[in-house]
Amino acid sequence: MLKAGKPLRLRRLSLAGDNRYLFVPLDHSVSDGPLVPAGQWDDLLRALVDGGADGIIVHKGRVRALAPEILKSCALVVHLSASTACAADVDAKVLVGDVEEALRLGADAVSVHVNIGSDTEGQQLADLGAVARSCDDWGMPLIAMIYPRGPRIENPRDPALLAHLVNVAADLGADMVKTSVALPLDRMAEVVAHSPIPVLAAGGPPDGSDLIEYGTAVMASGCQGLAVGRRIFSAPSPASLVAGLAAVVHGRGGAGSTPGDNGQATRPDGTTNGGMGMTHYSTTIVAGVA
Ligand SMILES: O=C(CO)COP(=O)(O)O
Repeated sequence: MLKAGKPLRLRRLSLAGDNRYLFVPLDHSVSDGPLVPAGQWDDLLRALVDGGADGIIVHKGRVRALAPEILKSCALVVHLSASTACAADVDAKVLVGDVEEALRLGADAVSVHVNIGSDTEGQQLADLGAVARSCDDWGMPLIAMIYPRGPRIENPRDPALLAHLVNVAADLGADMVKTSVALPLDRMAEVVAHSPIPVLAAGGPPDGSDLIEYGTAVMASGCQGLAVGRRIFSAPSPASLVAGLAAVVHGRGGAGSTPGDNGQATRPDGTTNGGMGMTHYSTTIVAGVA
């Protein structure tokens, strides 16, 4: 009976119901430091939701600070892994929560981070397997964030290596996988072709270039979504950027499809946000271990 929960929750992760996803990870507050001053979280969230993000990804404690009315049309993913930039080994992710806690918090999905090639890869794989088991017990979708990171990785953009990683995620029970993009970008199609589960591209363009053009190329490679944090929450107008990316992800536009510079965005239900202005969210995070 409970297992019916998984397809229901999976459906909620894609606002348009097209099995495509624009997630905004906000877990950097654990890994790297504050995204924005505490008093600006509501405004940031409102911008992401009004822009049309399908979901946000946060740690469990942060959920208590989120206003339910702001999150009304945006899925909640609770991230269960952590490490900080201060650690001796920043790639050593540990579990800091479990599926039952996430359920109590109202999560639509959970995510677990695994760094393949790190010194603690074995423990992280064990954690992913255990969380996958619990997710199946509770009908909770599982997103694996799996990256090639650590002393044994020569080329973290190698398509063959990334194809291996997405299979690790699928074989250990994840419902979708978020990983780095292959380079050159057109070789991401090889990674997607080898994945039995939806692939989401993690982060913005590796060379810092135009986000909308990058998103268009990533979606053209067959990825089913994007998970972009820093480039969105540190942008002058996150709502505008999210709206442009949402159009790309959900096939309503492409490069150059960004809305006007007032940030006006069309929500999945056809209403608009009325424009979010040019709110600037100051952040100190430009690179990190999220
Ligand atoms: O997937 C991500 C963090 O979980 C990506 O974050 P950034 O876009 O900030 O690199």
